[in-house]
Amino acid sequence: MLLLPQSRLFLNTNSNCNRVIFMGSKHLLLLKSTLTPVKHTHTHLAHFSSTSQPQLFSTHRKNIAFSTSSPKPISPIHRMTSGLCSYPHAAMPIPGPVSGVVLETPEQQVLDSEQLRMLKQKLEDIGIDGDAFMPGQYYGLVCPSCNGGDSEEKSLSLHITEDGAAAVWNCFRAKCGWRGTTRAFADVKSTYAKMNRISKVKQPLREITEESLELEPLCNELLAYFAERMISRETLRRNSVMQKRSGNQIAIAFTYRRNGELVSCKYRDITKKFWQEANTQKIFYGLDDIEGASDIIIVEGEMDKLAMEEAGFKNCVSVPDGAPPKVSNKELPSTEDDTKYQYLWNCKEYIEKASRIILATDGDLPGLALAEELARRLGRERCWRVKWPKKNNAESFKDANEVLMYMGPAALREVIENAELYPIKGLFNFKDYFAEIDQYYHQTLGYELGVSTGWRALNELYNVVPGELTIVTGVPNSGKSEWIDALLCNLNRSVGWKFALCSMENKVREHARKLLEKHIRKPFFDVRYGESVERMNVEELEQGKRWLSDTFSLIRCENDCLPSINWVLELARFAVLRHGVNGLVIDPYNELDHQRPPSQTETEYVSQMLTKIKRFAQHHSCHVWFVAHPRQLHNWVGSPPNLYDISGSAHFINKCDNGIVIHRNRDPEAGPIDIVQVCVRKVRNKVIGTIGDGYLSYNRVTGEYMDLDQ
Ligand SMILES: Nc1ncnc2c1ncn2[C@@H]1O[C@H](COP(=O)(O)OP(=O)(O)OP(=O)(O)O)[C@@H](O)[C@H]1O
Repeated sequence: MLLLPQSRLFLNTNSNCNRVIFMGSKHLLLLKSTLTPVKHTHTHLAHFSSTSQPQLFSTHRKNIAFSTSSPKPISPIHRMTSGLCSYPHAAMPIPGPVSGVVLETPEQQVLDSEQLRMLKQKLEDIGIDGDAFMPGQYYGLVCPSCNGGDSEEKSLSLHITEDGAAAVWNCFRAKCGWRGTTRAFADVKSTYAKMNRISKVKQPLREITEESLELEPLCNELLAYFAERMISRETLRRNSVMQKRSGNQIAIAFTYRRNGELVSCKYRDITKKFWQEANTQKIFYGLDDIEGASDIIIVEGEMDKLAMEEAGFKNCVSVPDGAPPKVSNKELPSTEDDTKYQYLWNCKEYIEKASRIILATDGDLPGLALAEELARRLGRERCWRVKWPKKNNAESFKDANEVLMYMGPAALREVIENAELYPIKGLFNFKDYFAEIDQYYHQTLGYELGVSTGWRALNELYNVVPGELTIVTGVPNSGKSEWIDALLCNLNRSVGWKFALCSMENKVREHARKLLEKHIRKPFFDVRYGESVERMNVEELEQGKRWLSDTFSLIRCENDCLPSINWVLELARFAVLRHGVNGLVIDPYNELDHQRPPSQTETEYVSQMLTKIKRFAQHHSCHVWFVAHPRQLHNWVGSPPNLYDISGSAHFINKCDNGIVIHRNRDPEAGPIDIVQVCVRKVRNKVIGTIGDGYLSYNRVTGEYMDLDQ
């Protein structure tokens, strides 16, 4: 809660008063006085001065508490020649704070005025223009749909509801009959769809001067009000901030100028109610200050513009209309239809040459929405955004004036100097990844250096990193599938990884046998290949089955059609989410469904498929082993094939992270036939290995692979 220095408080002396509104902070505060006994609950407004000085609030509001919902008699509409209101004098709406409506809380007060402002904006957007509209009133207006016919009669009857939240209108000209409703925070509904977005009926722009608007220099009370908000006399003078008197009320007058000429004027009373001179051009506040500037700052309110000046930034403008509630999800309208941001287009020549535009809008949701709407129109590439400093653990300061008031000009300068590039979807900086880079450096992500295969012979050559793609090839029967199975068993044993298996050549029971033999280290059957080694017993089988269930998910196409890569990856995604698998085996490539459009070559198809697999691997931090066969090798002499020999495309070697050829000697005369050559032919990530050959011995009985010296 913001508290003011005692010197700024002026309490109402009425002894019945138990609630006092303090003014001078950005928001009014409603406090309970402990000084007087509670007799009645009345709302009183404290004034800057109790002297005969002009007051910012009308004193005759004291102790008056009209209900905003009390029914009012509907007076007949009288036609008038000059303005919007066509009421008998007694029923005329009373503008501003003397309307007889006492708001119960400052929050409600701000909410209601915002609601009415939104409602007026809605009406203005469909051509019903009236800054003076007040809740609970009826108006007779020229209909923007039919223009009142030849006689331009005021045929449109408009009613603003008592709470100021909705408007209803009806054109009584039979030829038109336009009627509709709108709420402050909902869409317009009317009989003519086109009228929901009718462009504002163009009124000629007024020429205004300080004299014609009866503007005056700021009084001492307002100077004190600004001083409290850290805005100096010099800044107020340079920005020609003035005041306007209406009866015994005074409003701040922010003068909008272009080349020094008064173009428009916006008023603000102390309750933060705003209104603007009708039929004047919408431009930025402080426009002349950004003429020729390459760096410009855009803020959300006049006070923030003045605050920026206190921090040393004159190259700043404020938007004239505040912020939208949210970012529009529609396409950008054409310049002419972009009514809410007309001020941008009216000031185009001032901003088009700026190379850096700092969007220092409020830190709340509407402020962020405004920044986004501005960035959409100005071009994100030249926009920057500010980060308002922390107020406490839970909140940040909201805008420039708050930072100036509570942290001072140096802090506000720092906010602007530390502005960041406005984010562009898909465009990043290394800075955005510093946290991840640090984790990588400190090895807290997990497996940064890869997981050992479990074979010392391969430690220097190939380690397994989550999120990578390893292509495994080799001539038929070389032991590719066996080696991968053995690797999975090792990884499960050392780091507990789980796997999804899409092994289309294996029957499930055969695959289970091979895995169990490696896991239990005993043959499944008591037959020839088991030699004299005892077969696994039933208990071992049961334990093995539990291990199989815990460790593997099976991806299998139940019908007789071939699975597509999309289908496999989708199921693998489920396995990641459901079972937390760390690896996926697709064995082999040629058992997938490779239908492709006639216009696509196999090379293009393979490239696209591998991209999908890599995306899956990276996105889910899942290692993928993909088995691919070499094309038919003519005049093969028994040496290991090349990765470029893989049938289909050179993309297999181009796109994979790791490429491995499994090879074994089948000629007893050429060497031992149980020795397996693991040819690491490609390693993209030098952290985890390098090109070279490792040799393992294959145990036919259990299907295990071992280091030669083991
Ligand atoms: N080094 C080896 N010595 C003897 N037999 C082996 C060796 N490696 C694998 N085998 C045997 O070869 C057979 C085929 O193994 P595996 O299925 O792993 O080969 P593959 O390369 O995947 O074959 P394919 O290309 O036909 O799918 C299995 O019976 C396996 O026991």
